[in-house]
Amino acid sequence: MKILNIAVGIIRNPQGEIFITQRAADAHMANKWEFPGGKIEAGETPEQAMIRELQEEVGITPLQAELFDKLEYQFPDRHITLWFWLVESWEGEPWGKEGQPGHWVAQNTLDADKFPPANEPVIARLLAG
Ligand SMILES: Nc1nc2c([nH]c(=O)n2[C@@H]2O[C@H](COP(=O)(O)OP(=O)(O)OP(=O)(O)O)[C@@H](O)[C@H]2O)c(=O)[nH]1
Ligand SMILES: [Mg+2]
Repeated sequence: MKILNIAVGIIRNPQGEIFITQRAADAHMANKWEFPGGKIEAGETPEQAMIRELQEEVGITPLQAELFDKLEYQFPDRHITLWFWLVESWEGEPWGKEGQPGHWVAQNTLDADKFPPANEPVIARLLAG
């Protein structure tokens, strides 16, 4: 059983849109849309990992972030702990820096079916306001 600790960023602009990216066809949760992020490495805090991952994956540097939610999820082959950071202030403009598709989507039109199942409670909270 793999145990993973993951930090992701919910990047929200002043228009109430969120920047999401699409996972690769050969990755876990292939083709699902996601909040950019990844594994917390040894010696990193969850916030530091989120900042590094957003620099690597979407080319922005968060300037401020607040913890939005922390969830545990059991997949058949892995247990993951997900830290979701709300990022509303950053340097740069997000784009799919690793070649992955990425776009802005209005917060109130997020579709939980397009995300990994672990994200369901967070998508529900974002839809609720
Ligand atoms: N980034 C991200 N991962 C998520 C989300 N929801 C979710 O269940 N996951 C899962 O959390 C894990 C994140 O791993 P990742 O593939 O992004 O990790 P990483 O960027 O460090 O990549 P790597 O595999 O190249 O080391 C995957 O198992 C993925 O399916 C989400 O919203 N964003
Ligand atoms: Mg990743």
